[in-house]
Amino acid sequence: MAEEKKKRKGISKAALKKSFRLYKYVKPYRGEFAIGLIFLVLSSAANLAFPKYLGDLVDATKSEDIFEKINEIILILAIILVAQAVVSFFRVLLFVNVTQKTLANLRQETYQHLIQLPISFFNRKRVGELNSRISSDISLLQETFTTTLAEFIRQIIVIFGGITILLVTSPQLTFFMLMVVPLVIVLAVFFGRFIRSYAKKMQNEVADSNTIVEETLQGIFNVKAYANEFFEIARYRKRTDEVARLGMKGGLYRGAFSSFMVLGMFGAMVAVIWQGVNLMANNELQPGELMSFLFYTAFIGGSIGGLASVYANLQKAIGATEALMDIFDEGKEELQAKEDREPLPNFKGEFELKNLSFSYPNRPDTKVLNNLSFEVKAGEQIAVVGPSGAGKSTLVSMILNFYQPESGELLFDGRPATDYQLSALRDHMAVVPQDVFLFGGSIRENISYGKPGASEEEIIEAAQKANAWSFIQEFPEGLDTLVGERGVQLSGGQRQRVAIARAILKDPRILILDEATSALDSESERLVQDALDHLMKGRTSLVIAHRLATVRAADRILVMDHGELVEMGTHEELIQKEDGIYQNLSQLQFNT
Ligand SMILES: Nc1ncnc2c1ncn2[C@@H]1O[C@H](COP(=O)(O)OP(=O)(O)OP(=O)(O)O)[C@@H](O)[C@H]1O
Repeated sequence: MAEEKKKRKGISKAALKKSFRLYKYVKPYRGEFAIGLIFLVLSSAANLAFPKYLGDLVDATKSEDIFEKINEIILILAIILVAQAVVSFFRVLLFVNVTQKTLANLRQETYQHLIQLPISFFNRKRVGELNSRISSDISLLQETFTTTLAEFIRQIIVIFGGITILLVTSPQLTFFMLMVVPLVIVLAVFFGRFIRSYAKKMQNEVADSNTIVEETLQGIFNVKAYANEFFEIARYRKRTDEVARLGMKGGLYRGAFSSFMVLGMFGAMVAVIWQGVNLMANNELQPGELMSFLFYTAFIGGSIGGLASVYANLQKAIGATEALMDIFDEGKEELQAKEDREPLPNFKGEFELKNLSFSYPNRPDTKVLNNLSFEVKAGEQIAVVGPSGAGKSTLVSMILNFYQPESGELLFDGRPATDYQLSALRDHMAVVPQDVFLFGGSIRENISYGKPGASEEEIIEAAQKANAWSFIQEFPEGLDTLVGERGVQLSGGQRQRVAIARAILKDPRILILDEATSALDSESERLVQDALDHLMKGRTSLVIAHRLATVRAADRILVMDHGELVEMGTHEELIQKEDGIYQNLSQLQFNT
């Protein structure tokens, strides 16, 4: 909404300044762009030459060597025509080439920047909005570069060039024309806009009335159960009556608009012709000159009228550029490409939190993690339990270095997390989340996401260890089975086992699991649990635990509440603690 408003407010200086940053992407192709611009100027100038020669053609009938003169002018017109055709072709070609290369650059850089932004950025923005940055905003720029900008320049040339030629032909008539024609056109543009806004109001009203139909038919069960049919009929009648009222009022304005067009436009034309004919009668103007004058007037009028929509398009494009540039102003995470990562062959997978506190940037007053201190040894299996909102998922995010602690420290193998390259560190971690996200491709692609370029054998072995191989084999297409968008074509348990196979393939030192709470049937639960046990073996693991089995088997249990670590110990130790949170939780959850 705020953005919409910004777009409508016109072109601000700051927005314009931001838009000039786009030049960086055009710069490599500025030579081609400049030639395109020259061609554009040439073709617009050629356009302007037309009425003049047409007028000359008419006036040639009065000269003595009439046929020679006519042939000469026709030849010039033909040359202009051919030249314009050639120039226009190359102008379009050059502009399209420059635009495509520039936009590819811009798309790549936007995506590159976007995907490297920290999680905190994605918390603030909606995915749909970001998507539209890359798709519709950049497409808008495409239209601007190829069409709108050229239109704009052409219109400016036609308006100023045309007026200059007219001034040379007849200053008197030009002044008269300039007093009448632009005024009528500007009025027509505003009137047209007003009518469009009216049509929009009507559309909204129609949409509202359609919503009533849609909602009540979808919720027909409720409508009938509450005996509200007549209430809905009245509601719908009111809306549709309003549509009709608005429509009729709009019709009135539209009728007035066509009368205005007839009177205004043709009236202006007639007035100019009247003045012109008067001048002609006084022998101050030739008939051909009057004709070309009228042509120029039509050209200029058309260009002034067209400027409004070009301006609106430019405004939109500047808004889109501004929004894009805002993304570039966001600080990236410091990530490293595969080949630049420092290998950590002896990474053990120990980690330690020292008095770590954290608040989300959008809620700085709420401490989500409060003074957390604990150490996890290599290969240890830690279960984290606690009531909803205790900060368990936030803890996981901290370990993955998605956020920076507000105070305190996070150490890996005794060294501060900031000592490591972020990508190298994350290379040694894997997460199996509660809501497994699968990409829309095949099972193979989804598993090998854990290790891009993994061999067939490695993928199969990982699938076997994850208890996924048997169901994969049952699909006619095996590993190449497509999982559907977000993996909808697989069951919950199957999705989880694919995610486990992915983690196995990654072979991380630190494993983070968010156990699924959604009820899997006992057979899949056993298969998933079995796969998880396999995965955890020999690795440091931190499990947000919901299952009794996990909690019992863990080497240590951390109990969190309100961002604090309130209890820590084995199941046996904690269960003894009278009135302890763990004791309560386990009584509630596990009926022990
Ligand atoms: N991105 C965020 N921005 C702001 N606050 C957040 C964000 N994510 C979580 N919180 C808040 O932080 C607190 C801890 O949330 P967290 O998700 O870590 O809890 P949890 O223990 O994992 O809960 P659950 O068991 O329900 O998943 C909650 O009060 C939550 O509202």
